[in-house]
Formats: sequence, C-alpha cells, structure tokens
Amino acid sequence: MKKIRAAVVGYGNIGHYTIEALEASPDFEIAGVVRRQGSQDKPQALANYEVVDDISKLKNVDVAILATPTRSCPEYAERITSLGINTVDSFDIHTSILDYRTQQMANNKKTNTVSVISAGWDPGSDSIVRVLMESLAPKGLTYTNFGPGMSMGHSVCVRSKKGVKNALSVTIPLGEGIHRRMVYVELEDGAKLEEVTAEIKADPYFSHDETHVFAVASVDDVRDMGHGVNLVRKGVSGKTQNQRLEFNMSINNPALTAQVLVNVARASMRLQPGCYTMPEIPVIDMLPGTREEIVATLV
Ligand SMILES: NC(=O)C1=CN([C@@H]2O[C@H](COP(=O)(O)OP(=O)(O)OC[C@H]3O[C@@H](n4cnc5c(N)ncnc54)[C@H](OP(=O)(O)O)[C@@H]3O)[C@@H](O)[C@H]2O)C=CC1
Ligand SMILES: N[C@@H](CCCC(=O)C(=O)O)C(=O)O
Repeated sequence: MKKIRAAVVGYGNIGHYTIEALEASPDFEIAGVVRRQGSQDKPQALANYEVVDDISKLKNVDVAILATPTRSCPEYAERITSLGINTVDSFDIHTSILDYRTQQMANNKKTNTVSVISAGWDPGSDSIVRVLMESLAPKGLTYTNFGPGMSMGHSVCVRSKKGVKNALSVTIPLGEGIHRRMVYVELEDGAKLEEVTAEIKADPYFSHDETHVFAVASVDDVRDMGHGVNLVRKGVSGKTQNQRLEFNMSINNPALTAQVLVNVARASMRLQPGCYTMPEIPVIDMLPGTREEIVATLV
C-alpha cells in the first residue's frame, strides 16, 4: 500500500514528538522537516531526513503537519495549501477557531485541498468528547477542568513576549472549568518583571484568568510536560434527569498532541476539499486499516 508522505513544519516540542509518532505509524513516510534555519545545525534525531527552509523544496508531500506556534498557523496553512498540499494543525485560540475555519475553507476550496485545524487534545479530542456528551444528555452543563499541567500554547505565548528568554505556564484547575495560570519566566538581561507581567496579563491567552508571573533562574529546571483533563457533564437525556458523564486523561502533552496530529493527517487523505475541525470528521478515519477491519474489531 502506498504510504502517506508527511512533512513536519517546525521542530519544537510538538515537532519532535510528531517525528516519533510518524516513525511509529505503519502507513506514513516522512517527506522531510521544514525549519526556519533549514539544515543548519541539523539535530542528530533528524540525520535520516531532509531538512529544508521551504516546503516547496520537498518532493511529493501529501500533507504538512504544522507544529508551529498557534498564531502562525493560519499563515502557514494558507501558503502550504496554495501549493496543493493538505495541512493539519493544533491551533488553540478557541474564540478564533470559527473565523480561521471560514477563512481557510475558502483557501481549501480554491486549491482543492483539505485542512484539519484545531486538532490536538483541547481543542481536538476533547471537542469530540464535548459534542458526544452533549448528544447523550442534550440539556445540562459541561465543565472542562485542565491539569495541573503545562499548557504548551500559553508557554509559547509567553516565550513570544519581549524580554522573555524561556517560559513555562502551568494551568491549575479551580473547579467548574475555572483555571489559575502560574507562569515561570526566565528573563533576558535588563528585562523588568513588572513590564513582562503586564504584557502577559493583557494577552487574550491570559486576560480572562487569574494569572501569577514569577521570575526563575532556569525554566528547564522547573519544566514538566505532563498535563491532563477531567471533562464532566451532568444533564438530561430525553426527559430523564441526573445523567452523569465523565472523561479523564493524564498525559505527556506534546506526545499526545503529536499523535492526534498524525491521526488527522491520515484522515485528511479521505476527506473532500475543505476545512474541518475534529468533531466534523469521522473518528474511524483516524485509525490506519480498513473500515471493515475496524468495524469488525472495535464497533
Ligand atoms: N490543541 C491542542 O491541544 C494543543 C495545541 N498546541 C499548540 O502547539 C503549538 C506549538 O507548541 P510547541 O511545540 O510547544 O512550541 P515550540 O515553541 O516548542 O515549537 C514551535 C516551533 O515552530 C517553529 N516556528 C515557526 N515560526 C515560528 C515563530 N514565529 N516563532 C517561534 N517558532 C516558530 C520553530 O521551529 P524551527 O526553529 O524548527 O523553525 C519552533 O521550534 C502551541 O502554540 C500550541 O498552541 C500544543 C499542545 C496542545
Ligand atoms: N491547548 C493546550 C492543551 C489544553 C490545555 C489547556 O488549554 C490549558 O492548560 O489551558 C496546550 O497548548 O497545551
């Protein structure tokens, strides 16, 4: 069977684990890695792969897995789909997903390509669970409680701020879907903690939550990439009250996100041109193998 040729764009945390997830997937081959610096200082882990500074330098790419900062995903998705290549990403600014989908949908229709956006675990697999839970108990309340654990999106956001050398943002669950943000920053020489704190608190990633910022000598010394979620719904099925549904997971954040990205990259090969979020695509297409095999064993 012909393997799906995937390129990985960006080699940070998610990029690193995406290479591992692709290596572990029988139906994929790695077309190459796209880095801003190209092949300069190529890491040992990429020794067997082509590393380039532009995806157009790679041959026969079916799908590009965007492992870049969330805020850069729309630009990469537009440019890469203009080359006729599918894209998948884990864009995680919940309030902007619909706008991004609308905009990228037009690009996909024009270029006959597929993009799966906002596909990690939240947004991503949790989005599927929320939709499923709401269908099981259509009236009621759902609470998504994260952590405690490292939010990659919030950490990336803090690292993009002037004066910040490195950062870790830890999400603390306060109950009923409310969270506190504990942010640990390694500052550049001369940077002022008060100014950096004000910038962080003003960013939409943080402005709605209680946020505390601390300076540390080394972020590497305090970082742990574990995270998790407790998703609960209490509601009504038909006219019957008191239905309680719960989903829990405790994970290595980048490893799980990377696995989901590979799964939706696979699914993208079976979809009609357009832009999709995870609840819009058949879950069965996220697995390798034929539908018949999966129906016979997992349904
Ligand atoms: N939906 C979800 O559930 C989840 C989503 N995410 C999302 O994944 C994103 C990536 O996280 P993570 O891998 O930890 O991030 P990193 O900062 O570790 O890696 C991002 C990589 O993207 C490349 N890059 C391209 N453009 C830029 C730029 N303008 N600034 C900095 N880097 C750039 C760099 O690679 P290079 O130097 O090789 O070019 C960089 O290493 C997060 O922004 C987060 O929102 C993460 C976890 C879960
Ligand atoms: N998008 C998150 C994954 C979900 C957890 C979360 O949103 C949080 O900790 O705030 C991430 O980037 O790690």
